[in-house]
Amino acid sequence: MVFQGASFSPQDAYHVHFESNALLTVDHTGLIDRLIRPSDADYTSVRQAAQAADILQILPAHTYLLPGFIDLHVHAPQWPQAGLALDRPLNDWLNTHTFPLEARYADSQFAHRVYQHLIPELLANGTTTALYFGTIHHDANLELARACADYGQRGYIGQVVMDNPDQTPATYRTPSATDAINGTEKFVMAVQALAKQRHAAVTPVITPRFVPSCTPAALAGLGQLAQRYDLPIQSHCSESTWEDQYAQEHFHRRDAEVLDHFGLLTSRSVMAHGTQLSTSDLDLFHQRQTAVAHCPISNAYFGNAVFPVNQALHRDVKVGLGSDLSGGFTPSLYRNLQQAVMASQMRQDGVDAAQVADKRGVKDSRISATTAFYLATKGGATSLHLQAGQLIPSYTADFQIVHDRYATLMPNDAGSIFERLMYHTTPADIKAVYVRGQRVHHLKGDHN
Ligand SMILES: Nc1nc2[nH]cnc2c(=O)[nH]1
Repeated sequence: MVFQGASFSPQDAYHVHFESNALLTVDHTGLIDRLIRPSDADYTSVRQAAQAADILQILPAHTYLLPGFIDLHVHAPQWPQAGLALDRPLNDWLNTHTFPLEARYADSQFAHRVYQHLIPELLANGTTTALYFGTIHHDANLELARACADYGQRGYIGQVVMDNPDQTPATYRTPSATDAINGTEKFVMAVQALAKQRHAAVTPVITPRFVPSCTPAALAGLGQLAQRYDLPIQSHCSESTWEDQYAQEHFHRRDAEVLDHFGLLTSRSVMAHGTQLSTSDLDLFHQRQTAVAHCPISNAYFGNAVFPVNQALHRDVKVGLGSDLSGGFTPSLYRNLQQAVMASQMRQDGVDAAQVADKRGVKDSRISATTAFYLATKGGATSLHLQAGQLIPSYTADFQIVHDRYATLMPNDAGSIFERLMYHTTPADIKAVYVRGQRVHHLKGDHN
């Protein structure tokens, strides 16, 4: 396949690259082969050959090729309650709404129905890769992995461990630490077998829910499993002051230090939220090469604070973007990147919790749409060690083709188009989505 048209691709956290009419060639393995500019000697011949072979796709006017988005934090089973009960504090929301909903995934037919609905919805929003929390149930989690395989999304999938009887209801609890470790190992094997069988981009992830819901034995065992199988790890870290207090009261350490103590902060770990991370925590994340999944919409509800994106990036901490369905109400990373920019500006002007006393803001907190775009693409890819998130040779051909709905009314320099796409794109503007060079979504009724 050869794509011809305009594109935007992140260079780093502060620069985006624009091409006005390049050819992007994709090889038979689904990797980007070449990016050929009109000034290159073989531009015309490659274009003609692609046209003759009927593999040239010319982007229509006012549409743009972007890397697919990478959502670093999705609670797949919470999809049926997206947008509900967000006026409750985290602990109350978990116990009253979320755990009872997640308990229903003991029924794998229910899981099938939800996951077959969620995955196409995420693809329609431009999300080509997602890092998922499942539930405690093996069969339901396999339904999630199968749904990723069915629809062609790249999925990282974790069987949730929550075995602490003090913090979990009897109706929704991993029975014991031994069960947590054996069950996780069994799930790892099953997902790896599915990946082989279906040639699917699905990867198992070690998933202690968060420190309060796990016993020390489970945390230790999961750290060892991750090391033995060289697996990615995900959890929540310092999402709220309540979570931080829990770590101090029970372990006499900071939340990040507890996770580190059990071998859960590695270069393959992605920790959600981090709104309360201290500078020493950020330095620990940097040392361990652990990533943060920034979930700005959810943080407005449950973190009650703003994660300091610039401060983390300046300390060389890996950061990507997460929707945190359903702590965040929307499957769209566009809406999350908008919120990332908005929240960063609130922090600049002094509503950050740590600064309220003297009403001073935090200098250099403001981020731009360029940085937010980086988080949703290259930042997420770096966090997962994926060659994705940029339109450059040897990277995976995970794309979205988006339409600029206001092109005829507003300025049309590259910078303006880029910002407009970031702020105004909805699923109705996402014409097509590709993973590994295969089309996995196209807008119904759209003939382009
Ligand atoms: N936002 C959020 N935080 C959590 N902490 C532990 N579980 C959860 C969850 O499901 N959502």
